[in-house]
Amino acid sequence: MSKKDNQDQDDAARAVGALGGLVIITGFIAAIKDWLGLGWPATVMLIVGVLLALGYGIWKAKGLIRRLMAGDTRSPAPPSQETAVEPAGAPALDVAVHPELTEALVRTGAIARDEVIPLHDVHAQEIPGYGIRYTFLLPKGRTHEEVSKRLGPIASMLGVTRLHLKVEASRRNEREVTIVKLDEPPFSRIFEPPTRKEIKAYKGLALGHEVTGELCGITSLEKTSILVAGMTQTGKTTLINGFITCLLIAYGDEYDLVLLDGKFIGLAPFARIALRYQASDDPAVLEEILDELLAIVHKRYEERKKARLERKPEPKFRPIVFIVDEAADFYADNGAKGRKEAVARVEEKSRQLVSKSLESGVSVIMMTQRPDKDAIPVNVRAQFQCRVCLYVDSEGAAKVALGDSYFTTRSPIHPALLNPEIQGQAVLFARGQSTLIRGFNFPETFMWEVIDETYERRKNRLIAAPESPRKKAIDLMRARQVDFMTTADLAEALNVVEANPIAVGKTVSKLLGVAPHKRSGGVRGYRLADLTAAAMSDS
Ligand SMILES: Nc1ncnc2c1ncn2[C@@H]1O[C@H](COP(=O)(O)OP(=O)(O)OP(=O)(O)O)[C@@H](O)[C@H]1O
Repeated sequence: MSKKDNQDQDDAARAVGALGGLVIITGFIAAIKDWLGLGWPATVMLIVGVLLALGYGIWKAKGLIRRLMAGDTRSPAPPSQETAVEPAGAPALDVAVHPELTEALVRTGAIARDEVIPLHDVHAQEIPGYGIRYTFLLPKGRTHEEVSKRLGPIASMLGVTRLHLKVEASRRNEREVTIVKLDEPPFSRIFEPPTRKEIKAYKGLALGHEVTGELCGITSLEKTSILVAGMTQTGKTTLINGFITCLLIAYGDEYDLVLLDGKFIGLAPFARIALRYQASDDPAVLEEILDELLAIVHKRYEERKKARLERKPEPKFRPIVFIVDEAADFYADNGAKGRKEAVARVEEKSRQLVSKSLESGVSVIMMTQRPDKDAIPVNVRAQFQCRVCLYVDSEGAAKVALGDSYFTTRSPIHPALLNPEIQGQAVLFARGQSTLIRGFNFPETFMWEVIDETYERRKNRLIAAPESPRKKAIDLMRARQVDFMTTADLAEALNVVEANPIAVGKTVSKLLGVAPHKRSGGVRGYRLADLTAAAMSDS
């Protein structure tokens, strides 16, 4: 028998079956009609009505049994305007629900279709001029993670963008979530830079404003290194200048700055108060500074070890902040002779410094406008625990800046969504948490004022400092009005008499407590700036 013959027989059997069913139903209705003595239309309507009522009764009974099994003995809430708006897809439970939140969470899968956000579990608070803050409880068994990882779709349900939303988890309860919904895109209005009082009152070191205007930053620089990335002209240098200004206001003389200005101008305002300031993009200069800092780290490590062995308290070290502007240039092999080897050396030494320095009070901040894979070697950038990413135009660049696994973290913010027209906007990613901030843009006069005050304070400490070879060298250079003296001249002035020039160099360097500087032409000596910076930070 062919396939077609089989098909024809199946169709015929189905038609006969349907006819049989129709005859039985008609017979059944006719029997009821005769029994009740009604006409045909009335009998059909009566049967349909009975079936609908039965369906409703079964659905009601099911809801009651489910509530009793869940241990919910609350009496149904009084009907309110809120219950009138049923979230799409959610069953009508006898509790007043928050329609907007319930619908957004159900539709995005943060809660199930038969779950709701009861109105009595929502606290909505107006933030004048900004938007609204909802603090609410998720249904039992749900956690804030369900909301955090769906912020994009939730924003879409609430009729805004991801950047309009800020989510906070509770420290008290897994089910408690706070969502701030902004009326306008973030940073549509300009925030005034913070005052000295506000900076000092902030618990930690402020990096910028949050979307609602509060200060935001890092808890402390101790054990923190920061990678700042963003495309050109997005506001990296301004953000870090603001950060240094806050550091000087909040901690005054408690920190030393070592600045390597790869952009030749970005960090220049702070040159006068830095322990060391250099404007260069030469890997050899970075290597020299890395050697100096690694020596300090090593020395401090030995001191800590000794204290441990002798069961003495952990020694306190004066913190050093090493900031490199436009770091990528130092790791670029431009094909020049010896460059490849120099780059390989600075790469390894940078990795060592960033990974080992924190315990010894040396923090590293690197900035780059080229967040591409090879710009800052992965084994160096992987060491930064705190990341700041300004506008970048791709996911790849965002991953370089914020880490490869950034988009699997809780509530990530895609930096490509930031408005590049609003400079200084950045995603601050620290301790697994993302916060949208905008760096401070202090007026130059304010920054200069803070720098000059710091300089005066340090100078006064220097004047009051006891006589030392370094102080003598500084006085001599100032008297002669020179900014550099050779090792040989200083040896004479300090009465260093040794037969061997290498031994002379070592003794002078030890007396001055500063590494010598090599001028073009290979002449070794000491710069007034390095000596004063070292004296200011010591005294
Ligand atoms: N928070 C801010 N508020 C207002 N303007 C800002 C802010 N941050 C930066 N700008 C402005 O944006 C411009 C670029 O800033 P900046 O030089 O800091 O960017 P950058 O990322 O370091 O640039 P590049 O990498 O090209 O050197 C400057 O004109 C600066 O005044």
